[in-house]
Amino acid sequence: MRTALTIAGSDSGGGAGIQADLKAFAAQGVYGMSVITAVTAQNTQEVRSVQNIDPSIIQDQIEAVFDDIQVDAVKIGMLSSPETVELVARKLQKYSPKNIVLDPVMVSKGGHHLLQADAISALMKKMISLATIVTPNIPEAEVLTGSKIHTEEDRMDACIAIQALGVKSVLLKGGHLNGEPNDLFYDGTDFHWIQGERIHTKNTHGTGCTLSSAIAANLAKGASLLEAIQISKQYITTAIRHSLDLGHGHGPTNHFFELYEKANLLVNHK
Ligand SMILES: Nc1ncnc2c1ncn2[C@@H]1O[C@H](COP(=O)(O)OP(=O)(O)OP(=O)(O)O)[C@@H](O)[C@H]1O
Ligand SMILES: Cc1ncc(CO)c(N)n1
Repeated sequence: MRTALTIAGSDSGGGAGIQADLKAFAAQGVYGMSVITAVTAQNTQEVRSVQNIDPSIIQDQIEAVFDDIQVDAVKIGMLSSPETVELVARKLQKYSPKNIVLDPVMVSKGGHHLLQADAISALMKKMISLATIVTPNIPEAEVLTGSKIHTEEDRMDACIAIQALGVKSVLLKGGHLNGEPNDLFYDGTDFHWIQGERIHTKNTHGTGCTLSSAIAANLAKGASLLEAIQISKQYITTAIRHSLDLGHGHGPTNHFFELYEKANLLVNHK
């Protein structure tokens, strides 16, 4: 059995963070494990409060997993504080897992900061260079590069600038731009456009978490980076198409659409 570990924050509403990651791992047929960095009181509408987990317990969680269980891929999400960024970076250097997918989570859909401003430079200096792939959305890429992104050329320039921070490859997600949600993959040499199809639904809570976890799961299963991205892009598109009308805000994606189809529970968004 292949395994994946998520190092991320908990979302009480179940749509993003650790909860989305574990569902995505399970749906991809990979055994999921978790290290919780922060607990958010969150639903489909808002993040109400956040409590960071004490670094000593984050350290214990990481060591408990790596000292005992083979980890085929790591996905990193919400890191919250500079102390947590530095600790996780130190531990990843020590255990050096083969595949590290870094989703540089910064701000929730409702505008709540999930990474403190003083943690951004630690993320750029200590964490990014350890990753196999970093998966920023457009606003995150703008923070990482210090430049606004409008055109396709801007997107290519952003990938090159982020890769120059020391990461092997970059997936710049296009969900926040108008038009089709095409993502841009830069493998350090070549660019690949990963074509998307916009689904018209408000239920997009946790799309970034789901995509990065699916990539980690497929790397754990032995796929190449490009294959893992292509499989995961199809998966997130279908998960958004069959997303769930739960709560009053941005509902969650549907990780288990195949099971739901068998049970006649599928909802279709166009
Ligand atoms: N309405 C949509 N229809 C189809 N695909 C979408 C849609 N919105 C986003 N995507 C795709 O979902 C994936 C996640 O992208 P997005 O840019 O939304 O990430 P994100 O902002 O990090 O997500 P979040 O912070 O909500 O978890 C990308 O592949 C993007 O192209
Ligand atoms: C815990 C957590 N991680 C990531 C995101 C970004 O979607 C979120 N809203 N909550």
